[in-house]
Amino acid sequence: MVAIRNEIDKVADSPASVLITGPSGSGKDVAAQLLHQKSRRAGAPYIALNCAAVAADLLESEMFGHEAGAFTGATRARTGRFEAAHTGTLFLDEVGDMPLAMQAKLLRALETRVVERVGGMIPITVEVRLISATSVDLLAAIDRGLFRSDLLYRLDVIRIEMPPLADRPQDIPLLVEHFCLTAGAPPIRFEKAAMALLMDHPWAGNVRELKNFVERTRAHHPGEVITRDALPRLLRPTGASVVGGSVVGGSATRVTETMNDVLGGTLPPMTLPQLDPGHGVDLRQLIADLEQAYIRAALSACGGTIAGSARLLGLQRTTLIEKMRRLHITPSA
Ligand SMILES: Nc1ncnc2c1ncn2[C@@H]1O[C@H](COP(=O)(O)OP(=O)(O)OP(=O)(O)O)[C@@H](O)[C@H]1O
Repeated sequence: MVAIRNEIDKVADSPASVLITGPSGSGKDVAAQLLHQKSRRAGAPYIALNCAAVAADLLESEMFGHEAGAFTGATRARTGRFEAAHTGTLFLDEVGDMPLAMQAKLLRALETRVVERVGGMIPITVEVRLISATSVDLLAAIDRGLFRSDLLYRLDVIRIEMPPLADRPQDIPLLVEHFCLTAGAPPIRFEKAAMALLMDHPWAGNVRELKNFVERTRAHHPGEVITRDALPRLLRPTGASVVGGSVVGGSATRVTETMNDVLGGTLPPMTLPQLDPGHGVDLRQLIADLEQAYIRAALSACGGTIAGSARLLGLQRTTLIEKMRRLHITPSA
């Protein structure tokens, strides 16, 4: 993190676009905010937009705004994120999830520094510093025809790479100490041997998983010193993801056999963690993993066709496409 902070100090004031890469939970959002705070733009707006969280047909109006009556439901005119970020920083998270049509519009806006609201005729000049982030490999996305190479060159003028937490174990004690002391349940402390074990853990969900782990431990053991012996109960062997991993905890319930009976044996091994007072579950992650496993299985069972898979899953085609975009699933995968 020291190397990354130094890099951020060096480039904070440059007007050039920055692309932050790294796996989910590695701190891309944190790095983007730091870039803004350290820049001369710190007093100007910092506007963030998660491209994966907005439905494809609403993305244009989110980015560029719309005039009243531009489409059904647009009762009032609305400022887009580009305009809102004028003189400041616009952070586009999960930029790899942007549909191709929108990528063309973003490229034009970056080249001309002019935007037009949906349904509007008046060109609006904007001056923003663009930071984008991705957890997917954009070169691979270009190869698959899902991302424009000309846009990548525009976005990737300065690159900041956030390494997975497992590649920088020396950061773990500092992060743990930070999360032990921030607001919440009474602070805890990890004895030396326990910290050594934490430094060896794979942390598949990166800093986000470490933060959740410390918060969970504080909730269960407020004010205590955590020993190495207490960790196996608190740590999840496969990190944030249970799909494709092994059994979570000793008393997990196997569910994939039943799913495979239904879907013809296409699901990866998956288990449901046991819920007990000493061991919580990350419900949102669990549901996302389940959703992903079923979508992949349905696509595989239907030879990659969206319509067939949507039918099998009882979803609208557009809903399935939206979910696939959010979960980074391609039909061939
Ligand atoms: N260096 C750090 N110091 C303190 N907290 C951190 C640090 N890095 C990450 N975090 C915390 O970890 C969590 C995940 O970080 P962040 O949202 O920046 O990751 P991300 O790479 O943007 O994830 P995603 O790709 O899923 O959006 C956040 O709660 C953030 O506050």
